[in-house]
Amino acid sequence: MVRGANHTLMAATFCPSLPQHFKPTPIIKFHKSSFSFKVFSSQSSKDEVPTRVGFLGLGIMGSPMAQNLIKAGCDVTVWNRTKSKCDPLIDLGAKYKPSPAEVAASCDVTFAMLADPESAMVVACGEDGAASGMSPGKGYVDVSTVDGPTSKLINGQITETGALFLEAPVSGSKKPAEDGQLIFLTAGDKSLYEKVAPYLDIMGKSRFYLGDVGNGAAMKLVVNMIMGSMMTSFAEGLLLSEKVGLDPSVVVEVISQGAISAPMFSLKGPAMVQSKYPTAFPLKHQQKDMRLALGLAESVSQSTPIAAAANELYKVAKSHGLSDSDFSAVIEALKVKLKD
Ligand SMILES: NC(=O)C1=CN([C@@H]2O[C@H](COP(=O)(O)OP(=O)(O)OC[C@H]3O[C@@H](n4cnc5c(N)ncnc54)[C@H](OP(=O)(O)O)[C@@H]3O)[C@@H](O)[C@H]2O)C=CC1
Ligand SMILES: O=CC(=O)O
Repeated sequence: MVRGANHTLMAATFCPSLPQHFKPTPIIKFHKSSFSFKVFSSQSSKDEVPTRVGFLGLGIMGSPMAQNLIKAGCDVTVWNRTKSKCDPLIDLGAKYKPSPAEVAASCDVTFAMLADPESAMVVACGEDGAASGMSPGKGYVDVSTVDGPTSKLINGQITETGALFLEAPVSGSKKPAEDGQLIFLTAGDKSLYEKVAPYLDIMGKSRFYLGDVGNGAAMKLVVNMIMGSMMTSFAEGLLLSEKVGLDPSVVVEVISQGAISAPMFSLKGPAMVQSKYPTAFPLKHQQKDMRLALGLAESVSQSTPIAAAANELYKVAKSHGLSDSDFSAVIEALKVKLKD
C-alpha cells in the first residue's frame, strides 16, 4: 500500500507554472505510518501531456482545494450548484462549465467535493451529471464523505461509461485544505490513483490506497465517528469543569500537555470556552458522518453505543439551528439539556 514516486515532479509537468514550493527538492518525506509518502526526485517526465482537471462542488473544502490546483498552474474547470462560488476561482484563472456533464466532457480527470450521499449521487449520476460526460480514458475522483454503498453506486455508473473511478475522501478540515495538508483515503481503480497522485499531492500531505471501492469511505467514517465522539466527550468535560468551579480554559491547557492531547482540542477549545464556533466543519456534516458510521457498524453487527449517544447530541444541536455552525457547537446541546 506504500505509494509515491516523482509525483511532485509529475505535478510540475501537468501544472507548468507550479510554484516554487511545489517544485522538486531533494527531500524525502515519509509519512509516519509508512503507508504513504512523497518522494521528490530529479527524474524527467517532459513527455507527459497536460491534464485538464475538473472540480465539482466549491464549498468550504472544494474551494480551497480547487484553488490550490489553480495556484499550482493546473488547467482547472469548475462547476458549483450556486454559480457565484465559482467566480473567485474564475478570477484566479479557472474555466467554467454550466453542468457537471460538461465539466466531465471537457476534462481528463474530474474531482467532486459534495455535501453528502444525496448530492454526490445527483452530481455524479443525475440529469446532466458527470457520468453523462464520461467516456473511456477519463477519470472521476469523488472526494466527498459518503457511505460505501453510495460510492459503489457512483462507481457503477461511472465505470459503465468506460471511465475510471476512485473514491478519495479526505481527513483534515478547512485550514488543512487551504494549506494543501489533507490526508486522502483512496480506494478504487489503481491506475487512476497513480494518475491523480500528483494532484492529491498538491492538495494533501499524504495519501493511502486502501483497495476496493468502499474501503476509503469506511476508513473516513471510522475516523470521523471517533472524532465526533471525542468532541462530545470534550464538550461534556468543559461544561462539567465550569459547573464545579474550574476554569475551562485551564482544562484545555491541562489536556494539551497530557496523554489525551489532540490538535482538535487545542484548536477548538479556546473558542468553545467563549461559546464561539466559527465554521470549519459544519455540524450537519459531522452528524451525517455519525449517521453513516452507525449504518456501517450496523451492517457488520458492531456495537457502537458511544457513537450512538454522540449522534443523538448532534441531532439535538441541529434541532436548535446549529447545522451550519462548526461541529464544536454541539456543546450548546448540552447547555440546553442542563437548563431543562
Ligand atoms: N469542512 C470540513 O472540515 C470537511 C468536510 N468534509 C466533507 O467534505 C464534503 C464537503 O464539505 P464542505 O465543503 O465542508 O461542505 P459545504 O457545505 O461547504 O459544501 C457542500 C458542497 O456541496 C454542494 N451541494 C450540496 N447539495 C447539493 C446538491 N443537491 N446538488 C449539487 N451540489 C450540492 C454545495 O453547493 P452549493 O454551494 O450550491 O450549496 C457545496 O458545493 C462533505 O462530505 C464533508 O463531510 C471532509 C473533511 C473535512
Ligand atoms: O471530516 C472532517 C475532518 O476534519 O476531517
